[in-house]
Amino acid sequence: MQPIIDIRRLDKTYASGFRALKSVDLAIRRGEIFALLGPNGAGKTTLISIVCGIVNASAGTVAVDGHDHVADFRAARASIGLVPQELSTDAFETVWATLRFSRGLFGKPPDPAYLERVLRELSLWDKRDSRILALSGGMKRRVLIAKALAHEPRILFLDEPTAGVDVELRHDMWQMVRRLRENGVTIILTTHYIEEAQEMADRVGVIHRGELILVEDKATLMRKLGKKQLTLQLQAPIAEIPEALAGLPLELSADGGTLVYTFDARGEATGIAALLRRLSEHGIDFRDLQSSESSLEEIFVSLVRGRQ
Ligand SMILES: Nc1ncnc2c1ncn2[C@@H]1O[C@H](COP(=O)(O)OP(=O)(O)OP(=O)(O)O)[C@@H](O)[C@H]1O
Repeated sequence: MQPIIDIRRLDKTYASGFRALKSVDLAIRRGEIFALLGPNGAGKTTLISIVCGIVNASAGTVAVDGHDHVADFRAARASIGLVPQELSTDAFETVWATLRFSRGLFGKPPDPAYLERVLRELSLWDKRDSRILALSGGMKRRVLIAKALAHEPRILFLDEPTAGVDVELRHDMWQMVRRLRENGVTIILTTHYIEEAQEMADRVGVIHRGELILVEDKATLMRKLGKKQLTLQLQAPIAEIPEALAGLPLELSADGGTLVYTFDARGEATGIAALLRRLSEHGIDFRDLQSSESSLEEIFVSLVRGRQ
């Protein structure tokens, strides 16, 4: 199937001479939730801004639902809703007027029933006649989303959707994003919160210093790069790991009471059976054991660190 967004060899050098994107290739699949991860200044906002026509690319092409984002700008842009990081305009307008205006900008005929649905979904219906400046920070965020959805886009970009919002609003937003996806909207979000990507995304892209260093299904990524750990609470503390076991990926806690064995989650053989056998041969018994898996956060940190 044709990707809904097809980015080829996209390059951006700002007037300052800074090269913010380096030949980025990325195909976004129809209907997916794609999380773009990257440290501060990695190029996430630059990438989104180019796709949305706010910033000009230095080289490369972007097709949005088959429309070139420069030659066929209006059609490309009409498919996109953008939720920016900050609310910049319309503070004196009411919520309702803002939505109607946004919809009109894209040449869509008025549809009060649709706008009402959007506002109700975002728990903003009661606030429809309030001026935006009179709303709380969380409500302003919801208005940004409502505004981005006013023209019924098929693609929604969320730039750091939950930066600085409370836990409740964050979970509301996640729920809303899932509902949008169920309705066939493709969602691309940038985030610093790896928890968010882990919770929401179907696929994850990692951008670092303007380069897309990885794009992968979340599940595959976690399987490929995830490490597992087996923690053994020993019956009796030991002073050190026996010489004969020194070659194994084992770590002993400072108090000598816990052994941690790290193994590759993708490996066919974990080596656990052999480990337990050898421990027993050396008279090391344990009273309890737990296993844990590395989070996307650990995977991300190790990926980016490997590139420094
Ligand atoms: N108008 C500009 N002129 C010059 N350099 C810029 C401009 N806009 C962004 N940059 C630089 O490009 C790089 C990427 O910025 P960008 O905003 O895309 O990063 P980001 O990944 O969105 O970061 P953050 O997570 O902090 O929002 C940064 O080094 C930034 O300083």
